[in-house]
Formats: sequence, C-alpha cells, structure tokens
Amino acid sequence: MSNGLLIILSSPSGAGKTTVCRRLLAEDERLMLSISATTGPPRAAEKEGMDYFFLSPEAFHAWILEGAFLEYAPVLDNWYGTPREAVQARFAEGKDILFDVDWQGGRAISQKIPERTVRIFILPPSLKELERRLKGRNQDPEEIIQRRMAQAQQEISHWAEYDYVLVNEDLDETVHNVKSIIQAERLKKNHQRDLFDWVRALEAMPSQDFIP
Ligand SMILES: Nc1nc2c(ncn2[C@@H]2O[C@H](COP(=O)(O)OP(=O)(O)O)[C@@H](O)[C@H]2O)c(=O)[nH]1
Ligand SMILES: Nc1ncnc2c1ncn2[C@@H]1O[C@H](COP(=O)(O)OP(=O)(O)O)[C@@H](O)[C@H]1O
Repeated sequence: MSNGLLIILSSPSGAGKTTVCRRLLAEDERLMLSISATTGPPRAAEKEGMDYFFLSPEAFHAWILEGAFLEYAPVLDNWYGTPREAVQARFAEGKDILFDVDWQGGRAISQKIPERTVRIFILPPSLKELERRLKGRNQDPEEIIQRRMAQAQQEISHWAEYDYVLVNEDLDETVHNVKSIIQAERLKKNHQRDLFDWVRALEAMPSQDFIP
C-alpha cells in the first residue's frame, strides 16, 4: 500500500495553478507532477513531455481504447487526459502526485482513492485580474482569452467540491499556503500508513521497559 497522496490543483485558466505547481515541484522532492496528454497544440515555451504529451486526435483516441488514461475529458476545443502508468508507478513508490486538471479530472481522480486525495481550488482575486493575467501571459489570441473567460465561470461553479479553496492574490502567500496544506495532510493519522503499527508496538511494550 502506497504512502502517497493524490493532490489535485484546479482553477479557472489564468488563476495561477501552473505557476504554483512549478514552485511546489522545485521546492519539494516528494512531489511528482502528473504530465497530461492533450490534443491541443503546444503553446510557445511548452515542451513535449515536460508540460504535456502532445497527441493527435487519433493517437489520443487510441490511448483511450487501450485504457491508458486514468481519466480524460474535453476542455474548450481539446481533449486532456491523465496517463495511467506514470501515476501508478510513482504513487506505488510512495510519491505524492500533483495533478493540474480541471474539475472533471479532479472529480474522476478523487473517486479512485478518495481517502488519499486532497483537492485544492485556486481562485483569482477578481475576474478583472483573471483577464489581466491571461493577457499578461502572452500565450493566447484575444478570441481564446475571451473563451477562457467564459469557461472560467463554469470552472468556478465547482469550487465547493474541493477541500481547500485559496484566493491567489500574492503568489508567495499562495505557495506557502499550499505547502502548509500538503504538510498538514501528510501528518493526518490516516495518511501515515506505518503509524498504526508503530503506535501499537509502543502500546504493547511492557511498562518496565521504560525504566532505565
Ligand atoms: N481533466 C483533465 N484536465 C486537464 C488535464 N490536463 C490539463 N487539464 C486542464 O485543462 C485546462 C486547459 O489546460 P491549459 O490550456 O494548459 O490550461 P491553463 O494553464 O489553465 O490555461 C486546465 O483547466 C487544465 O487544468 C488532464 O489530464 N485531465
Ligand atoms: N499571485 C499572482 N499575482 C500576479 N500574477 C500571477 C500570480 N499568480 C500567477 N500569476 C501570473 O498569471 C499568469 C497566469 O498564471 P498560470 O500559472 O499560467 O495560470 P493557470 O495555470 O491557472 O492557467 C502567468 O503570467 C503568471 O505569471
């Protein structure tokens, strides 16, 4: 049985989850990112196998038929999916897996092992600031930005399905808060697999063993 956690990070596009994920991964070696597959084209600076696995619609469909996805869902015009094998292997090693997925992915993954799942939702300080961040990212044409803004309301409507909800106003504070959540979740008694046997052994120890 794995000691790992499945940590889901969702937000409307542009609220900051990719930025937060990068910071977490750089600062915590127990964390592994689940790299998704997508039928979407790579955006500037996105790299194959680092940000996404970029698949043709045909290849994506073949992966579905092979059962290679833990979950998959459409977002805007493209398909996104979580490759099963990498997640299962790293989770079995006891790693905590970080998922940057939308509400559909969050729901599907948390249904697999609810007792080891932590769901975190990131909100922007305002819709105006969300639009400012989407534009400031310089990644998408205006039409796509407007579609992401329209999609944002739909994503936000699922906020209450998450265990933790943060407003990403100050990036350092958000990263600090997510790290605190992960640390506290790791310390929950039900998340420490070896704890029960260890405490039972402690309880079974005859009291004179404590006398020097
Ligand atoms: N269900 C699901 N959603 C995903 C997956 N990978 C990415 N997404 C979501 O797809 C949406 C669009 O991805 P992208 O354009 O890269 O998002 P952005 O960084 O939020 O602008 C985001 O909400 C991602 O969280 C996945 O494997 N499964
Ligand atoms: N707290 C913050 N304050 C200001 N800008 C931020 C903050 N968090 C993220 N950003 C910026 O907003 C833009 C969108 O962030 P990104 O991580 O790409 O969002 P998402 O992955 O949710 O679409 C990026 O340019 C990022 O640098």
